[in-house]
Amino acid sequence: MPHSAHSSSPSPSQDSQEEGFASLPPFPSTVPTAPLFRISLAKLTSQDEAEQERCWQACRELGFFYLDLRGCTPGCALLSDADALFELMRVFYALPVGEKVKYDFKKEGSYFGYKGYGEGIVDASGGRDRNEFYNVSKDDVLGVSARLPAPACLSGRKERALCKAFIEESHAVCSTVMELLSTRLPLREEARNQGALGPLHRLQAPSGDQIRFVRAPPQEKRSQGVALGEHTDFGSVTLLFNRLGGLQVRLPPSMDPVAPATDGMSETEQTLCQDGWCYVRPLRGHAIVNLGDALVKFSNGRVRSNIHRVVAPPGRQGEEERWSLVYFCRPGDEVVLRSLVGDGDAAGGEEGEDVTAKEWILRRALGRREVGGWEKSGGTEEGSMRAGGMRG
Ligand SMILES: O=C(O)CCC(=O)C(=O)O
Ligand SMILES: [Fe+2]
Repeated sequence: MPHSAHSSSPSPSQDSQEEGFASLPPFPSTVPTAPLFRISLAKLTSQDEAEQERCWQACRELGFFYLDLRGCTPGCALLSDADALFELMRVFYALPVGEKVKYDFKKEGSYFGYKGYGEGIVDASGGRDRNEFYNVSKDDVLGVSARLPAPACLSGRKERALCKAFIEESHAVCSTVMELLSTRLPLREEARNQGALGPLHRLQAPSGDQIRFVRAPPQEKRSQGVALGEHTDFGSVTLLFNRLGGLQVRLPPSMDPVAPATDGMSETEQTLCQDGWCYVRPLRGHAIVNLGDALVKFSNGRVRSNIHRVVAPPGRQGEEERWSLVYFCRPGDEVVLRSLVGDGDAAGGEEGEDVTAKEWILRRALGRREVGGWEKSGGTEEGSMRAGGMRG
């Protein structure tokens, strides 16, 4: 059954509780969008079997879905802390660049802290990104590692408590998804006896888990393009909070986008929607969840880590500054990225390569910040398009 037949494709008239964010122009009805399943966290945590099945299907077929966080206490707490972090991120980004660059730790070999505008490489020809990042380390906030230098606006007790709550709530949601995957994957007995995916992602174990604040200023109309280059995420589960469009996924050939309700796509948007690319419509009350390369490795290609990128938001949204908030859940630093299922180690990684999560993340994250680093920082992008995540 095609993916889109299952998902109630979000359209503007469907639910005023879900469409649009205060004071921002609406997401336009003129562009093709991704047919993402909407999965309810409340149903998942109450072990609703039909919901679990849909979530498993979404993980295999596209590796992207909406997670409705409404209707349960942990989900509502996460939504409210995400809102508070949007406010905090504004305070941080208002700092002068000279202050923000003090927290760029690339030279120390760390991917936490600040990445300035244009400091990342978005394609093989060395094109520059069009956004700023700030990465907050889970280990720093939870006291698992030493504290990194941070600006005063992020260092107060209240702000750190907010980050801590957001990390714990996000990690719990990611764990719910991984518990489901643990029950569905044909794991080797040894892996199952050791507790499956959960113990590889312990909150208290040193890891590359992080919060990311993203800011992308409006782009020049004439040169609107890619703000964050196409990539797969290199961790296990990513939670994304988007208010403006701009996130795009590249659908596998077997999947069709939801067609626009009305005409009027700009030329730039048409160009940005070639080759299977389409937009992800942000929905209020929902996070966008996607799976990363580590889960492709653990599952030997049975779930999908799909290519995505960020371009200028469509329609009138392109005139606004784009903010987004991300939580990356990653395996513990010492975890070796290899298949946990019964059929060897063939897909989703270079054969014979025993790499730990920490080595893999450093290679990928810092590679994207060097000229000429694009190819060597590659993940499972090729594989994810090729295998289609459909290996049974
Ligand atoms: O900003 C977004 O919507 C997506 C960001 C993203 O894909 C990433 O930071 O890995
Ligand atoms: Fe990403």
